[in-house]
Amino acid sequence: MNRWKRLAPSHADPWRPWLTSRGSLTWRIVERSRGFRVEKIAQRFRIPNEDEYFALGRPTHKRALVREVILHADGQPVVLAHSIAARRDLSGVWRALRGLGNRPLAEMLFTDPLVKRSPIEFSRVDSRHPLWRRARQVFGRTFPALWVRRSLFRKRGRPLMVTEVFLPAMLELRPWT
Ligand SMILES: C=C(O[C@@H]1C=C(C(=O)O)C=C[C@H]1O)C(=O)O
Repeated sequence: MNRWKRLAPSHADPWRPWLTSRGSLTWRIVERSRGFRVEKIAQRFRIPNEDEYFALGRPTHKRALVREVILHADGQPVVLAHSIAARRDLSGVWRALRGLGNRPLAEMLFTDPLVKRSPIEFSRVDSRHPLWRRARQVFGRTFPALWVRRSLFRKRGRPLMVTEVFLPAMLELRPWT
């Protein structure tokens, strides 16, 4: 399984501004594109990926709510996002997840002063990682190694883990000036 690091790519790398932006990725993409859209492709209870349940502090056999969306910009998919939360929190602090649908998770996370974000971790994934394989399945195509980032959002101590797979078309968006 790929390793997660706190170290982002070098300053020269074109992915760096996107990967390291601490604010809402949604709002960043909206600022640099036209026709932004969130497409929810799954929201169901699943056993988390091997490198998730530990970070979420959960036992391996417990299913968690897995929300997967595609962020589209300028008519292209630019992010495959994969978020997980414990079932018990869906009637608690993360209950707004249940009816979120195609609205961006950012609405719940970046407008609530009670939500705190952990430092972002980075990795580059290939066919050995389940999220790279999920991208191949969703888009019906293969990919080079993809940059992925993840962080934990906590509200009253309860975690919601958000992982974002950055797709090649992201580099076609208006670059950072
Ligand atoms: C956390 C954010 O929300 C985005 C939207 C998501 C969703 O709607 O499921 C998931 C991850 C992000 O790409 C963000 O905008 O930074």
